[in-house]
Amino acid sequence: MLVVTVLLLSVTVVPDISGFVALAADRIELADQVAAAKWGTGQPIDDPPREEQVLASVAERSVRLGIDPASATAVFRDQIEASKLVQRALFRRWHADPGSRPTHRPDLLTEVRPRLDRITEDMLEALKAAERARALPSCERKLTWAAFRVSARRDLDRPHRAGLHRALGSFCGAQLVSW
Ligand SMILES: C=C(O[C@@H]1C=C(C(=O)O)C=C[C@H]1O)C(=O)O
Repeated sequence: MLVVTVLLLSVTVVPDISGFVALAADRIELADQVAAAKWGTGQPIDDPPREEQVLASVAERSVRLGIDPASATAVFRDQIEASKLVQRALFRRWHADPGSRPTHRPDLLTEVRPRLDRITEDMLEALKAAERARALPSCERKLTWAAFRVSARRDLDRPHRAGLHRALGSFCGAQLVSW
């Protein structure tokens, strides 16, 4: 019975929603590299000018893609807050446990942010593909299930699950049920 239920739920996950969730998880996992790039440099986790740049580019690309810029901007504000949530959690962990600190410092400007920018482009395409699914009453249920599946498949730990949860907050235009 459980197997049948799981199979039925899997086929009802709209690929557009799970595609977006997978990209949100990629962005959440990339927060580790962002944090490693900043750790020990004195560079703060919050970078408001960069955030404005990301959001301005999202608004501009949304118009070109024909999706609502206000809604896309809200979704990306979530991505930014989620990334900072994970970075702060990692900094706390690294302060408390020196053995867990990163051994390599990637370059934020030339390595990490270009990867974030590529994910942003893919996420906007995924948002466009998910436009109809986002407006349906089933959106939250499917989103919750997709998030649960990607968290399990990637074995995300608590801070990353919390980050993913934060990242999906306004995807359906309503509060996401906790999982
Ligand atoms: C990811 C970064 O950290 C924060 C989060 C940002 C984001 O998610 O796009 C942008 C700027 C920072 O406030 C970064 O500095 O690039």
